[in-house]
Amino acid sequence: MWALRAAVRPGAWLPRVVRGRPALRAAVPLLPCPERALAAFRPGDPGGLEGRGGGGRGPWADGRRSRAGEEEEEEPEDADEDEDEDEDEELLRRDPLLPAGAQRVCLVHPEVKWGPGKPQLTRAEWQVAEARALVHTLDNWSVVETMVVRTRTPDKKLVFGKGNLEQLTERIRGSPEVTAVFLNVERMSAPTQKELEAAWGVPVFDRFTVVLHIFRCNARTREARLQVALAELPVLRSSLRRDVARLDGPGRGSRYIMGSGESFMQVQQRLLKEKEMKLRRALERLRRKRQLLGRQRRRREFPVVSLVGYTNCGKTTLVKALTGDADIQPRDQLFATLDVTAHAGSLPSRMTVIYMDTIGFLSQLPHGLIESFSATLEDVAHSDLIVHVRDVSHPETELQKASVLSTLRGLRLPAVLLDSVLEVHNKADLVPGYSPAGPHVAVSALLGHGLEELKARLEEAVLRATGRRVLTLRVRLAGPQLSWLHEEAAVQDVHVIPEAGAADVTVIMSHSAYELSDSLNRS
Ligand SMILES: Nc1nc2c(ncn2[C@@H]2O[C@H](COP(=O)(O)OP(=O)(O)OP(=O)(O)O)[C@@H](O)[C@H]2O)c(=O)[nH]1
Ligand SMILES: [Mg+2]
Repeated sequence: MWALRAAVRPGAWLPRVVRGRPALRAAVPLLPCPERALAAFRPGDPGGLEGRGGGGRGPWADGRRSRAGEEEEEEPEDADEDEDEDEDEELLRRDPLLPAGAQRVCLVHPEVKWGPGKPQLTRAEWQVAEARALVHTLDNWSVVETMVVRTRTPDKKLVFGKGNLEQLTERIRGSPEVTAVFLNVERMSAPTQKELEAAWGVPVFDRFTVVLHIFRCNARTREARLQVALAELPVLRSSLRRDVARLDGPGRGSRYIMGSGESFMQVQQRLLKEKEMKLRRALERLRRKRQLLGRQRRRREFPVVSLVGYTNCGKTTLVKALTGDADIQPRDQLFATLDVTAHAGSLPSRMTVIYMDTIGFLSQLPHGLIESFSATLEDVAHSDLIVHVRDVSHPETELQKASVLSTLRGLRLPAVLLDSVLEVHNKADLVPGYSPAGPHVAVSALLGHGLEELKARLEEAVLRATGRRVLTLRVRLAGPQLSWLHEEAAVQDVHVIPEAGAADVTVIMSHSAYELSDSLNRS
């Protein structure tokens, strides 16, 4: 929250024009993921899979959690799987994306004032605040300058018109404390990056690269890491084009690798294509496994409730509050959760449900990333109920809501699931006297306020969505009903009444079991 609410300094302007394009100020080493994130990748490091809300293959007992779909079966790790993992490790070896060490960033936001490029939904202030939050998510990175610069030509090679670009260049060059520029566009082409870096003398990054780096650091499971690697391919393709342009130089023509008949560019492109195929195959293998296990889970009939929402709205904190899982550790960070994880909890009737904690949404999340992670979000499509968690203390909570709803619509979820979304207004403790308009539930996941009402609403919604009923039936102890109920329904409670030779049995029953019991009673 701290970062998203950061004040936005108004755009700054410069009077003079600077000419000439000296080289980058200094060669910059590239940034590995922070130690704490890397720890999660080390094989055999139990801490790696435990912390921060999931990714773990922890025991599936109380307070249990597990990678989505992997909760029921303890599968033996066979030799094929070991081989797959070795191949995956090979695929996951890659260069850092961002410079290492502390960076003082100049945030440049192109504000599109008119024309088709103008964003429909968001305001420049919010976009800038969000970009700042992204920068602050990186260890030791800070924003030292913010410039909102108008442009009518955001799609042109140099993004800004001549005059504004010259003013920007002068401002950046005149600020020796600036070590990098974050250009707040979704994606910058290789030639644009090359020219801007030459003009400004510091490395320049776009939103895609920054988000990707955060994803890389936070991806814990094999699937999430493979998905990030797949999303990274456009970056590799761009840097390949840049490297080849540098190698070839004007008029030098393509270089052919000895005797192969392929140019350097063609060889590299082929290798990238092969890498893409391997990544897709590896993901497909994991997906098939997840689908299989998902089917097993559905057969066992635990209702599944998926929590979705804007990044940092409190999804993981709410899962922790609903399940009492002490091992979940939410963090004040964008994209802290990258894996869909499953956690068991119980509702007032003692019905067990599985809560799915999911990856947060962001407005203008780069396309490649959504695509790469859409397989993970399949779990959401297979849930019985979607809970939309909102941070009602956020100044742009309405825009966040619109952004989440539009992403959900893009996931092509079943209409019945979309129509029954339960909206939960979280962080109500930060808005004194908050009371939600409409049928929504207000909670503070952090302080545990409003959870009883939420659980009651969840139960109602789950029962409706799954056609289940909670019933208390009196059965004779001598008869076959009690064992029939144990077979056909989820028995929650048995209260024996010895003097009547009977028991009051509370059960959760599916619609079909109820119909069957009814017809048995009548016959
Ligand atoms: N004051 C207050 N803070 C909260 C509440 N719920 C969550 N937070 C804080 O908000 C921050 C983000 O919480 P998370 O649960 O990690 O949010 P998330 O939606 O899972 O975030 P991502 O996984 O990054 O998308 C943490 O610092 C939480 O302590 C709440 O009800 N009140
Ligand atoms: Mg989370």
